[in-house]
Amino acid sequence: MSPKLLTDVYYTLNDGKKVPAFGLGTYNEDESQHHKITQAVITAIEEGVRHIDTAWYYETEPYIGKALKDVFDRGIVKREDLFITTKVWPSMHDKVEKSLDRSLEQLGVDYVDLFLQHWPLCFESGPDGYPATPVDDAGEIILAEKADYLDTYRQMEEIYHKTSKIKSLGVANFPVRKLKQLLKTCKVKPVNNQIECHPEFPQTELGDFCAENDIIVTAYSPLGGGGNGAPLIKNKRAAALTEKYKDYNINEILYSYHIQSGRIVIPKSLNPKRIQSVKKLVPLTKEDIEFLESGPHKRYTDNPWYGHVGFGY
Ligand SMILES: NC(=O)C1=CN([C@@H]2O[C@H](COP(=O)(O)OP(=O)(O)OC[C@H]3O[C@@H](n4cnc5c(N)ncnc54)[C@H](OP(=O)(O)O)[C@@H]3O)[C@@H](O)[C@H]2O)C=CC1
Ligand SMILES: O=C1O[C@H](CO)[C@@H](O)[C@@H]1O
Repeated sequence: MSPKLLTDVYYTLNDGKKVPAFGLGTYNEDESQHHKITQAVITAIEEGVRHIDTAWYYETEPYIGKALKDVFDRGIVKREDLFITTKVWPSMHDKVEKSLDRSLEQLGVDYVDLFLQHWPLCFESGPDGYPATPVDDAGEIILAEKADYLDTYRQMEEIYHKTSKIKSLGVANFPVRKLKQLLKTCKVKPVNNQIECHPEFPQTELGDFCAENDIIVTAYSPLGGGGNGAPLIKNKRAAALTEKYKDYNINEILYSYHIQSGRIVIPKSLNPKRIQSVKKLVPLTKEDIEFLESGPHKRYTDNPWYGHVGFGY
């Protein structure tokens, strides 16, 4: 029997919609590489990936839009076969529909499957949301002091109710305390919380809270982040499991770790050969997962606004 593929797995969200467990991330801080995203998305879709993750902030949506036009024109997939996620950035906290409309226009689609609040924060920026990360002379992020991050979600709910531009609503980078506040006030329960997660930062407490509340976790930066040199690729425990599971590569081990734990995972790759080589779902056991998580833990991604989120609650 041929092995199960990463792309075979789908979950049901708390609003009844289906989501593919394996997606392609598209954040790349090096703008000169953005043109490669078109081919990466085309290759991923040709290989059976049906979930694409992007954001207003990434500036990669036009390149994804080109790829979508190509695969639709060639009849590889139809719009309804894909699950597309985008996000509203804190500098667009009071212009949520404008943010979504730019995303839709650049992607060349009428709706997104999942619209996420990117951070539980509001930044003070210009009318078009730029600078996206406003900082003062000391390099400190400038928050919109009078704004409330819960209002951003309220605007998302309004668009969800009044238009057909969004299928499901969710959040990203929400710690337990912020989720609790949101769950008290929201009318539409988030289906998803997208967070940094990998064996060196398993986020067990936050994951348990999400599970208790029927909120699926998406693991971002599953290799610790491209900008950090994908440190998980050197993880000794994951390497040891490639000895046990000889027909599988380390990427497959590290992505199956999430899917076998009930999470969505959205690794980024701009390399078509790599995309083609990462296919199989590894039949990891509970013991393998505990083994992977048994090393020292650390968060890899860091941003000037992290201190304002209240991680750790
Ligand atoms: N909601 C949020 O705040 C955030 C969301 N995200 C989302 O998650 C996605 C994934 O996270 P991201 O931070 O991009 O990084 P990942 O942890 O997915 O790492 C991606 C990098 O790993 C490299 N890589 C993959 N396999 C190997 C290998 N075998 N050997 C060496 N290098 C390898 C890739 O290179 P190559 O291109 O050559 O394959 C790429 O540069 C993002 O693109 C974005 O969509 C990310 C951060 C924050
Ligand atoms: O999605 C995102 O990607 C970058 C890199 O970590 C981060 O700033 C943002 O939340």
